[in-house]
Amino acid sequence: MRPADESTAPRSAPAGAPETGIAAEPRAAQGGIRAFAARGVVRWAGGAVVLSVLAYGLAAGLPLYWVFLAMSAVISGVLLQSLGVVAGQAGMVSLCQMAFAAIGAWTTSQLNVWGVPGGLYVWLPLAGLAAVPFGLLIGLPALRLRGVHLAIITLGFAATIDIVMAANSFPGVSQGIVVGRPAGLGSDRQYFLFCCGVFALVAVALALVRRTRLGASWRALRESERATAAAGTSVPGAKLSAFAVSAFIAGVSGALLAGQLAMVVSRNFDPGQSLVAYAVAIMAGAHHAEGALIGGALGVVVAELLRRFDVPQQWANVVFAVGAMQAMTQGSGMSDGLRAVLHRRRRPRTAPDSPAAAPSPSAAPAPPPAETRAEVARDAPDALRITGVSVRYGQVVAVDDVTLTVPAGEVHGLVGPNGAGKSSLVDAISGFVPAGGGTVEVGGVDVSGLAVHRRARAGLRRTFQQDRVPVGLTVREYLRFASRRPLGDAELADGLAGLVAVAPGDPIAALDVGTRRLLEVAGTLLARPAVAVLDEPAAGLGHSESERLGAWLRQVPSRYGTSVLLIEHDLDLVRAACSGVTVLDFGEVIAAGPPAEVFAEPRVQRAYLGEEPTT
Ligand SMILES: Nc1ncnc2c1ncn2[C@@H]1O[C@H](COP(=O)(O)OP(=O)(O)OP(=O)(O)O)[C@@H](O)[C@H]1O
Repeated sequence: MRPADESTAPRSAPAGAPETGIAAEPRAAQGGIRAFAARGVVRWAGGAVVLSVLAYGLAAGLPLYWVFLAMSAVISGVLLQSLGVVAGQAGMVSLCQMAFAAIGAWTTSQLNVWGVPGGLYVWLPLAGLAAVPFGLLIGLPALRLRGVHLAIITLGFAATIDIVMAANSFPGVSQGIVVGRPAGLGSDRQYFLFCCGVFALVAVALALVRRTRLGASWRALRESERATAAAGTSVPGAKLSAFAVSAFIAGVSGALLAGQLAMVVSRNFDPGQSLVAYAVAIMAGAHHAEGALIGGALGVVVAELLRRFDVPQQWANVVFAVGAMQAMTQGSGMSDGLRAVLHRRRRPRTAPDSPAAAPSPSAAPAPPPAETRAEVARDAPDALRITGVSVRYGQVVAVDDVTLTVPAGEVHGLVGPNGAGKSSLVDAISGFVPAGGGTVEVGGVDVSGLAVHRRARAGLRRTFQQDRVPVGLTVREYLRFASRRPLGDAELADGLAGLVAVAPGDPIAALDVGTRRLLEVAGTLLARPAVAVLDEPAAGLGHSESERLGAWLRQVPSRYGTSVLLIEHDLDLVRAACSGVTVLDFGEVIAAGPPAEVFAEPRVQRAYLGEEPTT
């Protein structure tokens, strides 16, 4: 869940800051992060008390029939939380959650028949664990497949499990052995409270995971696999972990169902229900706990209403399908809408969480003296050395035997007309397209054979021309994710200062594209890589903002210890920021050296500027 201390309310740029978000003036940090965290704990505690009272009230006050229905809603809520992970957070299609639940229920029935001690308290986690290998199995095709192809695979798995379960009845069913509940959970009222406790436990665990790098990687995955890998995260690892966690939770929900019904049969886990659950999860926004609960409640209430009015139950599926389509069109489920409304009401018009500001001189890491930097640059191996790299797309030679060096401590420009091969070269060195020969060295270490995320971890980070910043994160979550380390408040503020005027609690979804691109630069540099390849960071900026960015980029090597390869069309920015520049044309290097000399070369003027030299 989104931490309660974070704002989701869009905020207009603060006075004095340009609209694109590049920070014009340093602003005093107000140190509101701790206060927000404290408020978050209070909200959590308050929410827990209110929900506990509500659950006890329902258990004590509702007629037994409604307690049974409420129990079904909560168990469905647990299942929907499993979908909230794999579909809601990680953005993958899974139409086999009921199959995972069936495996959990089957395991529970078997443990019951065997009389394994500990009862449901022990069987529940074991049921979840039993579903995990199947989750990983289904995660494997997800490494290559997406969208409709993944939907078919997961639905096929659900059908297979259904056939297997139907052919082999659940353990104990033929002998009439019912799943026993431990002492204290015998009545439905007690079992309802137990289900509420399990739901809450899952919700809290997921909320905690959400604050970790793993949780951020799921949400980054949803936005862009390329950007996730470029931030040093293993995409297969993120996908498999999402499926494994999701299968565990679904398995637990199956175990709860076995405890509720006492005897389960394959009909309880019909593959069609997986489809309905997916639609409900999307409609309700099951990536938030309250969304999962709303979805579970809706499933029960709609079915009950249809039953009372003698309407066929299938109409419920139509309602959920329409709701899911609506949520997909809007890009948000009911829980997102609810949260947006609550945050709008709670948040004062003048936000207390100030945009991250320039650090006070004492907070900023002091740049090393100029002489020391010069020595570092002389003695250290080159930050980036590209030797003889080529890229071909069929017959098209996009990059032809390019050799380029970014010395340590330098901001180096890479320019060239459209189609010159700049992006192809960046894709090749960062590992996104196979390089046809050549080597890429980072800080003297050959990274040519490494996967994208390993190159990133080895110190080669990049940004993208297209907006690929995950909109499901806040600024703070994103910067921590991108930097791959737990940033302190001061460092977080320092990373934003002078570059982008946003507050750590701002949701990225509320930022404009230009601001997101600068945020991506901030996140990349906060990782303090050996070299950062920045792909047109000034796109969309006005002239004065671009000038400020140039001055800011010039300080990057001393401030972060990071050298920069800057790909830009804005030659003024290149002149302002770079001490060296390489020009590409038709995939070949046609000039390299100090910007003033390179831009004066007739060949560059002809090729890049489309002009004949004037002298
Ligand atoms: N996936 C692809 N398949 C085939 N050809 C491609 C592909 N991607 C790029 N090209 C071609 O490779 C050449 C280099 O393209 P690239 O995008 O690397 O140039 P660029 O310098 O980055 O251009 P721009 O400044 O417009 O981004 C172009 O001729 C382009 O048409």
